[in-house]
Amino acid sequence: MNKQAIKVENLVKTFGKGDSLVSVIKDANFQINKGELVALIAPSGAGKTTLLMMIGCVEEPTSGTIWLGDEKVYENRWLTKETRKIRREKIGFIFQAHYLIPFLNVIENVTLVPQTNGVSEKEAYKTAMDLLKYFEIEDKAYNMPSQLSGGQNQRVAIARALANIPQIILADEPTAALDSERSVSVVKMLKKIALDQNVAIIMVTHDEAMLPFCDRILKIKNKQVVSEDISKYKTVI
Ligand SMILES: Nc1ncnc2c1ncn2[C@@H]1O[C@H](COP(=O)(O)OP(=O)(O)OP(=O)(O)O)[C@@H](O)[C@H]1O
Repeated sequence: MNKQAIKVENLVKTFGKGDSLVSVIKDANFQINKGELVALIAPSGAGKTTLLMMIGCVEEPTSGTIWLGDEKVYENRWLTKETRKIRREKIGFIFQAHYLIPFLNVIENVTLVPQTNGVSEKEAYKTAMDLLKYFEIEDKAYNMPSQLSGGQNQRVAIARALANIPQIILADEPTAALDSERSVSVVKMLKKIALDQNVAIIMVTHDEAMLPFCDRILKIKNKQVVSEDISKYKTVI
């Protein structure tokens, strides 16, 4: 079985034109395999979210090639009109804020997208309950997000990202709103998910304390994506 979850070749992204042209990514080349938790680091404004959103088929690149699993989805243009379908089927998103729908309870939030994708209510609820058990928040299934702590809501948001059984999870600063103990618990959870479910996870983070828990670090430097030596961070665990 092919282990490749994400492959990017000669990826370029610029915004604007002429005098207002902003070059963000010049020539990115990397691969991420199933089961890997990869940190993406760089200073503010270097292009982390832009890179994540290109992989997530949200932001259109300027040129280059992107594979998601075995499927080439972009080669100087989207290779399908249905980028939304690719996103729905292959990718789970986790953001800094949990973005749960405040007027739906926890299990309704987790089952919403699978049901939109045609999964039966019964099956969606069973998968959601299994995920809530996995994250040890099944007792909150019928509570509203406002009745949960920040860390509990982030676990619900991760359960929601997994409810579709994605091949890839794109997490944009998922621990930024959490204290250090809860952050470590979330990042350890992401590592366990990557291994248990053979999912590739890219996690944007500004927090060096999260890096030792990752398998690899990618860094945006001079508009290129380069590997950062993880061993110097491993010693601080
Ligand atoms: N729609 C847009 N139009 C023009 N420029 C944009 C647009 N979106 C992002 N940019 C620019 O692209 C660059 C990268 O932005 P991006 O949000 O990807 O950075 P980041 O590394 O995620 O930053 P941060 O850590 O602050 O969230 C910035 O210079 C930003 O101003």
